[in-house]
Amino acid sequence: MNTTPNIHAMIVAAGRGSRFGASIAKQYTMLEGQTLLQHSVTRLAYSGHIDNCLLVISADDSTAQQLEFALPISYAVGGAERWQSVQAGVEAISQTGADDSDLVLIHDAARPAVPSSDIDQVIEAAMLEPYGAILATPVADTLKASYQLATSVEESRPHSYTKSTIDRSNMWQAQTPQVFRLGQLKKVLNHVFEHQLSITDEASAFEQLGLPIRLVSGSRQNIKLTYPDDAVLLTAIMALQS
Ligand SMILES: Nc1ccn([C@@H]2O[C@H](COP(=O)(O)OP(=O)(O)OP(=O)(O)O)[C@@H](O)[C@H]2O)c(=O)n1
Ligand SMILES: C[C@](O)(CO)[C@H](O)COP(=O)(O)O
Repeated sequence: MNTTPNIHAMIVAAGRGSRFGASIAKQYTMLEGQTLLQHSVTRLAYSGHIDNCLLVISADDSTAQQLEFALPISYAVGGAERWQSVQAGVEAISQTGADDSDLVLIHDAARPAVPSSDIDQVIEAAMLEPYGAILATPVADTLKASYQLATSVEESRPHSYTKSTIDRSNMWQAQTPQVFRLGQLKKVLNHVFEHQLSITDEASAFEQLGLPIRLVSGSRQNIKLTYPDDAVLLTAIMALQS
């Protein structure tokens, strides 16, 4: 196993931010004077292992190339689903002549508060793994499975009710960066494509094939801007970190 591989960093920033509901894509929300995307690149720049970054943006993105970033940047065009954007990034990295044993780091533009020490930890863990490693945080709240009950005619939507409590002792919330061996990542993404699977992170593609991905416990400050009220928490975290 190559424990001193080249590392190819990509930030996926081709989403629309529909759950956030802003008029502009959420990765261009301003916090502490910069966009989330710029902050995410800067966090990668603080890592001792990364010296350039591929940004995967939407085909109609006219913003990214107007911005200044803390690393040398290259671009690829993303897809309709997040995994397709990752696949576009992987193809762009492969075209640079990267080796299958190199590491590919995938980070969400929507996670600008990731501590650079966490980035270094997940990279250094992946260097010791045949497939990869991801940042994650152990579930801290009680987890409930639910069911829905139709309500009276007057009420428009059914209510949800608790069905059961899920043992959280081995439950984690996945974060990014997620770091994988390039050749292995290409294989599992092809599997996703051939079987028309629906995945929300690349680690789940490895799980589908029973391939081990190491979990690296990360900071709970590494939240993803998803819903409007995440902005309050993220703003406080970024102010605390500055
Ligand atoms: N087709 C997609 C979808 C998502 N992403 C990126 O993946 C990250 C995490 O995805 P998510 O939080 O779901 O972002 P959106 O897809 O933009 O949000 P929503 O699902 O609310 O539309 C984001 O940085 C987003 O830009 C991407 O590059 N390509
Ligand atoms: C990759 C990820 O951030 C790990 O939690 C998450 O799966 C992204 O999911 P989303 O639905 O695309 O936000």
